[in-house]
Amino acid sequence: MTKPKALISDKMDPNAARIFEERGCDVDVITGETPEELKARIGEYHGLAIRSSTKVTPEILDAATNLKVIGRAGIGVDNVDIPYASGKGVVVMNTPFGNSITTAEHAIAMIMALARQIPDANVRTKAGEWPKKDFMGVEVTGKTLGLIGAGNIGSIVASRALGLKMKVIAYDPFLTEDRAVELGIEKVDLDAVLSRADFVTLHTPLTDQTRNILSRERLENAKPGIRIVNCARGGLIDEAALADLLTSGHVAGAALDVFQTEPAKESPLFDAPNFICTPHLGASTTEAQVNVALQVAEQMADYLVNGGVTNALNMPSLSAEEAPKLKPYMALAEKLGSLVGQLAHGNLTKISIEREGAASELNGKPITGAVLAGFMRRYSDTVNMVNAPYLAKERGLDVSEVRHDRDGAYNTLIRVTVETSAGPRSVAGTLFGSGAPRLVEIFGIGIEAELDGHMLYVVNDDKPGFIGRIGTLMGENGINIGTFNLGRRDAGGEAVLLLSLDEKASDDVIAQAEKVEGVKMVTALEF
Ligand SMILES: NC(=O)c1ccc[n+]([C@@H]2O[C@H](COP(=O)([O-])OP(=O)(O)OC[C@H]3O[C@@H](n4cnc5c(N)ncnc54)[C@H](O)[C@@H]3O)[C@@H](O)[C@H]2O)c1
Ligand SMILES: O=C(O)CC[C@@H](O)C(=O)O
Repeated sequence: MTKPKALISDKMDPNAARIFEERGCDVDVITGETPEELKARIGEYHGLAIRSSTKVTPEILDAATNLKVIGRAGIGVDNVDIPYASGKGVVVMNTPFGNSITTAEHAIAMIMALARQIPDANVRTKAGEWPKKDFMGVEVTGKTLGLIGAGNIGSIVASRALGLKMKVIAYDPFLTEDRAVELGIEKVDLDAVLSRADFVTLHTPLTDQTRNILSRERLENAKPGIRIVNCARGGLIDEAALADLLTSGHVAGAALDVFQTEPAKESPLFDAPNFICTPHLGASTTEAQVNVALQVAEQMADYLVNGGVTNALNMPSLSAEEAPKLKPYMALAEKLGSLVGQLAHGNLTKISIEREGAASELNGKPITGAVLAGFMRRYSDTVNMVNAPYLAKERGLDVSEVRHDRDGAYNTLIRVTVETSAGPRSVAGTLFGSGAPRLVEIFGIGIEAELDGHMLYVVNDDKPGFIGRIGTLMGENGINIGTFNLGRRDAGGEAVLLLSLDEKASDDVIAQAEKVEGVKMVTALEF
């Protein structure tokens, strides 16, 4: 088997390349390329490891014909077009915790730098001014810190600020009262943060809800003398308004690590008083960079080599331990999804995936992803487990998952049902001891068959002589039958036949089969 190949396209700790190699991947480290250069090269790679410089645009993704995974050594993935990557079936991962402490510490450093105006005092002291009278600071002890966003980084900032004897209040719509109590902070609304806090720090991602969250209006209505720190994302604050309010003195100080446009080479803020900034250094410590480099390479190699999925933003997680256990189930699930997709006709708007016995104990998300991948193949050749749920949603398919505790006839069972205009149609399968997937039921009829290669599905009347007639027809057309699987609803009633063929049956052979006495329907299947 050829080794998966990864490209590290942004400056990253060398441990990342080492881990890729140790875990069985080839790796190239090529940083600083233009988008055109990256576009020309990306087709060779299965994995792309990035920080914030590489912009993974639709153009890059269209050229990335072999790409399976993008790994962000860090948290923010605003430089990756995730919906487009999902549509292309590419997993996008980040490393959500590796640089959190470091970034929280940077926010605390910014608070202290603002409180005592350290950067300006440093510059002017070095210039020989000794400007002692110009730098009257404030204590942070007893002051109120208002967090906007209390996730990983916000919570760490809260714990450090409590250690500095600040009172901490937070606005985060997803923060529960219990978690707030656990953190020792007070959950409040955004207006309360802005009217009560002496210092405000931002720790949210940039989304449609958070963009410009500190708008001109909110800044103008904030407590006079407020100091603001942003080590999260540019775009959260109206920078022109902030510059005006620093100049008027309404905002007493602001410290930004991130800007709306980066690299920020010019900004109205650069000339504003009491403004300090750093060039997106929040994650820049040796410790954090080693953490995120190791973690991203481990996660990506795990996916490329073992199929394990950790910290993916567009796919459910699947541990390296679970991956081998789930592999045969996913093969079964994909075949059942594919079978039902090939057999059920019309506008299918509902699919349900039931798991019974041993299958009910497993992580259901990857199984559902695999069913959908098989099922959605009726609409797209490029569908896989990553993009199938997105395609399904796009098409308005209602997907339900059911886990049964009951014991059934099989040790383990997956059943897939679609709602058709003629009512529900379901197929079910199990795993044999060796892990081999087997169909055990098709549209209410018990049958045992391997779903593999070229197959023919025939619905017929259960009458003597039928099997011989079909066998003769295949023989006359020079088609070798691999397996012959039969099932019937009741003796003499409706029966089904699943043939595996050594070659694909042509339209002509299918037309001949449809004319065989007793045949009600014939469909060619491919697995
Ligand atoms: N400066 C840097 O170098 C650097 C380094 C690491 C992370 N970051 C950035 O810091 C930010 C926070 O990272 P994190 O790891 O704490 O993320 P997180 O996902 O753990 O926390 C984000 C928090 O924001 C909250 N949130 C979402 N929408 C909100 C809204 N409308 N109003 C208020 N709160 C809202 C969420 O509920 C969540 O608790 C991210 O934008 C990340 O990209 C920057
Ligand atoms: O890689 C960096 O230096 C910045 C990372 C940071 O913005 C993040 O979101 O993790």
